[in-house]
Amino acid sequence: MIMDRLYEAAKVSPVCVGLDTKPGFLPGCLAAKDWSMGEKIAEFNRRVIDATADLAGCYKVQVACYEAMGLDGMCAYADTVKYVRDQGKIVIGDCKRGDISSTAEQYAAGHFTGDFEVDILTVNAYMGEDAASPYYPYLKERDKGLFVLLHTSNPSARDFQEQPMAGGDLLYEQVADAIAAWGQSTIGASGYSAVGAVVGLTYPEAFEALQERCPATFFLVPGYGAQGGTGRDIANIFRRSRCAVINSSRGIICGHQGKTEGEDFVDYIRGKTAAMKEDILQWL
Ligand SMILES: O=c1ccn([C@@H]2O[C@H](COP(=O)(O)O)[C@@H](O)[C@H]2O)c(=O)[nH]1
Repeated sequence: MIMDRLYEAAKVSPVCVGLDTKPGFLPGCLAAKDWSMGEKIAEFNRRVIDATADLAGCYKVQVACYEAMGLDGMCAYADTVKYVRDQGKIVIGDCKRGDISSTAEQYAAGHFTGDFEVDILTVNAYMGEDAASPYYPYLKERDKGLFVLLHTSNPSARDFQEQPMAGGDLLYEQVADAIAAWGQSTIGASGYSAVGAVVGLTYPEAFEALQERCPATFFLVPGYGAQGGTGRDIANIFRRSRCAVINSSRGIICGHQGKTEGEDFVDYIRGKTAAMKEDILQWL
């Protein structure tokens, strides 16, 4: 089961390297190539993956960065997610798709089969369960997983997600209970279900409470590094259970900026990945 694999990978390294690769992040040695921008970005990503595979628990690829470049960018996205899987590593497609079920069926087919196939997809289910249920058949039939948006890392997360509901719970707490219920029939040997949740490291108290409330939910946790999250913020949580992978994108893949434009750019990116792993594990 995919969350069992991710749990085992995360015990070795909870670091999720975020491949939010934008043209401005390329070092001079790649930017100068006589290739399309998508080809340069795909090559950057392959080199980052090669340089970090032994330090990373998984990779997350942010589709927006590739969609913004049109067809060339989506070729780079397809190349990148395939390359991660070919290395035997787990890839999360960060697409945050959510729509009525007939449309969500198409998103599910588009991201769990074919050119853009990933292992786990981020999904926005604030429309309700029928925005998530079209993905369910793939969880068992193709060993796929979901990370459903729960308490996001952005400052405005409180605007709606923390609204009180009748009965006293906040909205995201009710969503947490729903996510736990949706995953109930897919709990694997690790004790975690194939339906995970996204919780920002920028709200560590909410995360601690959610860990207790949803013991069978595995978490994707953005917000480390560029958004201010640190290893210390995850320490209490990881002392209780290794229930998450922690994503950093700009904090890792921009590691070479201001240091080098040369082929050694990957050394800086590897260094950032190693430092993040150490920063998280030092508290355990
Ligand atoms: O609540 C959320 C959900 C997703 N993200 C995504 O994670 C990365 C964070 O990038 P950094 O450069 O490490 O800040 C990015 O792809 C976001 O879209 C999130 O930040 N918060």
